[in-house]
Amino acid sequence: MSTPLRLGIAGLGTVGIGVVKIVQTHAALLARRAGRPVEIVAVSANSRSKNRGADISAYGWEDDPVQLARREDVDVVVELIGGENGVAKALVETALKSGKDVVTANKALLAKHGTALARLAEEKGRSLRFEAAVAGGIPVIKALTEGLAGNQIKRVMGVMNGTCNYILTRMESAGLPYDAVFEEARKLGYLEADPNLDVGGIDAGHKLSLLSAIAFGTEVDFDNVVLQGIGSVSTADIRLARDMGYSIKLLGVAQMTGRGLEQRMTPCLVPETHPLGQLQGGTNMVVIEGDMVGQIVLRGAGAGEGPTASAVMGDVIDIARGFRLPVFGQPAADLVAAPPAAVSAGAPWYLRMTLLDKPGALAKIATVLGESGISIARMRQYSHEGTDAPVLIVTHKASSDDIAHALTRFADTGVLVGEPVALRIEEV
Ligand SMILES: NC(=O)C1=CN([C@@H]2O[C@H](COP(=O)(O)OP(=O)(O)OC[C@H]3O[C@@H](n4cnc5c(N)ncnc54)[C@H](OP(=O)(O)O)[C@@H]3O)[C@@H](O)[C@H]2O)C=CC1
Ligand SMILES: N[C@@H](CCO)C(=O)O
Repeated sequence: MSTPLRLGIAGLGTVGIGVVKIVQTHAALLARRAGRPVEIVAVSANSRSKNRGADISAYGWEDDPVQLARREDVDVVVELIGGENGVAKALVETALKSGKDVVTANKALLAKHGTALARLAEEKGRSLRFEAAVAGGIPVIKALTEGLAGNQIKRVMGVMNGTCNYILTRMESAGLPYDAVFEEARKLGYLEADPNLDVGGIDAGHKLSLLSAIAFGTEVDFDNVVLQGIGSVSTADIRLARDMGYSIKLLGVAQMTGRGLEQRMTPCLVPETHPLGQLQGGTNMVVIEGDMVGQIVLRGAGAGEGPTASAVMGDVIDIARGFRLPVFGQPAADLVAAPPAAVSAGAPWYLRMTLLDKPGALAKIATVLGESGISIARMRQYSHEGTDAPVLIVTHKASSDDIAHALTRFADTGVLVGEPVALRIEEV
């Protein structure tokens, strides 16, 4: 009988219990695929007595999860507690320093400390695997580090927060305002303990920063991800964007440009006919563009017990097979600190505004756009009653700076009612 791979699991919540269930229900299949048995020897969580819907009585118990890293009988520490610092960080560091391999789903930890932890893992000759940290069940880390390793990656895009996609698509299908759907999402248990991690774009930004590091061979740089949440997206914009042939998504985009590394997680319009535009509910989608392969679209469950545990087990099996690769697909010592792109690449923009319905109002707006170097591609003024006219403009490609400049100057025209809305249209 070959030597079992022995796991110590820290965290028995949604993902941790999912991993326990896979190890228990698929024991024979895992042993066949890994070439050796995969066993759990010890676990840790806050409460030992909590009923978790799985029998953990056969496993050792540690009140302090960091002790898992010190146990002689643990080969791999599976960190499923979460959090960018605190016990999760202490556990991962201790495990690597103690010569254990680590599998984690913790995108917050890696977004903050990924480069340093990768260096530590590689110095110690250990694996640090994190498939579950990005887009849950979608094997996107494997796709980038292995299947697409022969490509120069041009761009990585995606919808990487299921909660935000649920909120945006539900606002569209039910015509409900953001606040009402946010409450629905809260009742359904979709939101993180700190909802701003979801709706503020932070969770998805963490994920994007990890994909960027692999795609472009750069240090993990979450601090330079441009973040804008979905709280300001209105049902009116969702409806009007659809009228122009687009869907609004919280879209992550990472690309290396002549001006530096561009990373943004912001509400964007995408064509409703593209798979990104058609993505409904809590599903995730990652789109990767390589110079040789063209565009690859990966779609699937980005969260939940089964899908996330599935990704964790993919990493565990690789370790059991003795398959090792650098944490971010190339040696951590070679990752470069890329300067952040100060201005994002040019794109068409969706501009929605309300104008006073009087002669010359639209001309003033058109003049400001022209003087800001922005060309109009399409324009629509909706029929209305009263003195306020709703106007939609789709521009040709413009830089974010030019758009910001035009928005400032709109205020001086004296014809604008309220604040205009400007959303980037991502060319996909
Ligand atoms: N849920 C999901 O769908 C996804 C989660 N992830 C990531 O996976 C990780 C785990 O998430 P999830 O399972 O949802 O989290 P949960 O909140 O469901 O579970 C967290 C677990 O950690 C335990 N825990 C918390 N603090 C400590 C501590 N100080 N010492 C020991 N145990 C502790 C908790 O114990 P107790 O149960 O006793 O309270 C609980 O079992 C996170 O990094 C998350 O971002 C990634 C992708 C998807
Ligand atoms: N809160 C995340 C799940 C964990 O990554 C989401 O809604 O996609």
